[in-house]
Amino acid sequence: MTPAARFASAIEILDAWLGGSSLDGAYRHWSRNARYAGSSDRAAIRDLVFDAVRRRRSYSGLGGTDTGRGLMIGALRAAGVSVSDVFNGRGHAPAPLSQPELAIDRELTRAEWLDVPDWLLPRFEEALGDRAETVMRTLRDRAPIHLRVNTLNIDREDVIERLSEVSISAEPHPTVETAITVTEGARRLPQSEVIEEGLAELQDASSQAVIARLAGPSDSRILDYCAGAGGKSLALCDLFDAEVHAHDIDPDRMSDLPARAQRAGVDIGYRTTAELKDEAPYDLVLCDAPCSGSGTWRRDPEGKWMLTPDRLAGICGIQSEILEDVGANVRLGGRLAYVTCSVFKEENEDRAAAFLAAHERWSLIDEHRIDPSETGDGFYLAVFQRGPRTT
Ligand SMILES: C[S@@+](CC[C@H](N)C(=O)[O-])C[C@H]1O[C@@H](n2cnc3c(N)ncnc32)[C@H](O)[C@@H]1O
Repeated sequence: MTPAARFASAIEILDAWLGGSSLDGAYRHWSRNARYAGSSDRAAIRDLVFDAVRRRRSYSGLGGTDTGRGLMIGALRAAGVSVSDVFNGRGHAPAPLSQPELAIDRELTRAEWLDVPDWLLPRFEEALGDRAETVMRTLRDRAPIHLRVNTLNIDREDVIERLSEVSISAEPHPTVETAITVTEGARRLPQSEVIEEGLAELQDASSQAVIARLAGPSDSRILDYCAGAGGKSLALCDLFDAEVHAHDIDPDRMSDLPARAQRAGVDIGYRTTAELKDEAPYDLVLCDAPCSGSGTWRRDPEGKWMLTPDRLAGICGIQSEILEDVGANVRLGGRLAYVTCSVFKEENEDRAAAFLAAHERWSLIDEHRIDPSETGDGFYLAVFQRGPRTT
């Protein structure tokens, strides 16, 4: 495909997304019908589309309309590339610019330049203060790709060596001991088989950092209360010499976990909500709560545009309910680790404060934020200890 034809395909996918399809659904639909597209075309088109969704406001502002065409015109203008070289109507290229499109020239607002909805700008600022702008800019870019080394089975350097055999460049993460940053060739990961062999898992470095921060006291029984796909359950098995149980209100979400645990050579116990009554109490309960996902919007860029004030309030309500229920599973003196991958204060510090205000026998013993950055996603961690408050 010519570069211009790739832009035409990106426009088609973006229009399907703007028309109500999910982003992945819109891409897959196009992909199924695009037999002419080779693997490098597909990768380039996917990049154009995801980049445009991350930068939807600035691109639509520069391009004049919130349409696939407007977004792609904006993308070219933002990159300082001549739009008429690409939009020239030749072959499969998009049609040339109209007079109104040529005339677009207006000042963008701060929220448009930072690619966030207006109502979220003050939320970022309230939560992050003078770091807010850096974080919003970070969320306009592609996320780094990390692996977690299963240190029970292999050393980090050996995984990097295995990756290099299939021309994947990777390096040790600068701060997280179990993490590897894939710097080139991530699309060849399936060829390396390090994942199939249980030597490594795809997992963001900040996710790994959260689990590493919990390691320390000798916990012999751990519950991953919101286990989902189970990435954190597996990391717990790697870092703790403990019996690990996984639970999720929707057990189907854990359906791939037994195979992944087997590959990694670890044992995880799967528990339903009803079974927890007999299993509790645990030394440590991890509560990786459902959240807006704002710390991971580089990977899931449509989330940024789908969140509404009502949805955010609903998510905070669910977080409070889960915190209300989960504490009963922690032994006296044990720890409850509340985690979100959101940057917003109402999902994080406000939830922790509300929990403490309502539960006088719990103390906050650690609180930690990781901002989204080039080294990983955004996370919040609050660790509560059950027992008489000491302060
Ligand atoms: C952020 S995801 C967990 C991600 C997972 N820990 C991981 O590392 O891949 C949140 C999970 O909480 C689950 N959940 C929602 N409400 C819940 C509840 N009341 N009790 C337990 N799990 C719940 C959801 O089904 C979802 O899988």
